[in-house]
Amino acid sequence: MAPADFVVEALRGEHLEAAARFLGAFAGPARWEDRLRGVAAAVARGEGGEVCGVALLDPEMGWEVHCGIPGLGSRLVAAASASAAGAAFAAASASEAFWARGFQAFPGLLAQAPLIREKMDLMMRGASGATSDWNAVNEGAAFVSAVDERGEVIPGRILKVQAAACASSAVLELFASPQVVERVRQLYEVLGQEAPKHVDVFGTKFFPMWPGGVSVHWHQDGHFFGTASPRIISCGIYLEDTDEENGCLQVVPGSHTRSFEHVKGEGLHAQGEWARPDDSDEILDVVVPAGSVVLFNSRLLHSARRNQHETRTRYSLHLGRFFAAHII
Ligand SMILES: O=C(O)CCC(=O)C(=O)O
Ligand SMILES: [Fe+2]
Repeated sequence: MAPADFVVEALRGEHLEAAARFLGAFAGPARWEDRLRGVAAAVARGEGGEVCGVALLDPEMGWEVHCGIPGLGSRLVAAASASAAGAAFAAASASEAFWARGFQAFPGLLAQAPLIREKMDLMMRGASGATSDWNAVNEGAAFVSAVDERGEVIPGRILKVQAAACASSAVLELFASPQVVERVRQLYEVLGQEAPKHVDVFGTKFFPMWPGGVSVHWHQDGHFFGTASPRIISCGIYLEDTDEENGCLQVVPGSHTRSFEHVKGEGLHAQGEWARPDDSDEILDVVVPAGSVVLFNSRLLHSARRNQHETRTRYSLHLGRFFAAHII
């Protein structure tokens, strides 16, 4: 059968379940169940109406095309992406999912991550001293010392750089890059309010997370920002591949609708105040490749695993908050 014999059509939300059933034959149904809300899709049917190919654009995962017929894959991709309804559906439903579950990962969004990682090394080499004040603010960048299990300062070991944008211009450039800002704008837009021309950024941090090191324990960023606003977006940029071994981010989906008590930490987390998920809470590892951006509601309960790897680091940058001033 020549490719011309196939009918390619963009799919709307109500047809996605059928697409998922079809995909189940290729990729396993479980994988698709929780991804359906955010996808734009196109399907190809043969003369008898049978499905012979599917292309899905998942805003979080990128494209997935299943089609064994030469030439049809690109037609499927074109149909899904050209469909204004499909594209808008994908963007809007991903944004809705963000406000419902409290976070969204954009894997590998920033190709410049390796270069920024080098710049962070330069920044660390330029450090003129470290402070043990975990909250150091208002004096430009502050290099904060890491502590050991007894809560004592480890000489020469940096836990984090506060106000990292003051130590390296690369930091703000990255947070203000069109790829990041556009996604933040989309998230605000779906709330039904006019999105501002720009979003404001506040507070920047860098964590080198050396082998054996930590960054943060369980918390809601709002606790440290001194606000309970449910509309502030926090941002993490992972400059290296992150996984369970080298200290990936962990989140409790949906927890941004709840309040958690924060109490003074102990041991490796002696500095700062931290919370605890409930025993019944689902804890999700956010495993992402280098250059990934994770946007999350500043009320979402999150943490980072300890870096258990013997040699790998886990460099990451964090933005205290994005906020669209007139909708807060
Ligand atoms: O290190 C991480 O992955 C998370 C950092 C964080 O939550 C923060 O800086 O507030
Ligand atoms: Fe945080």
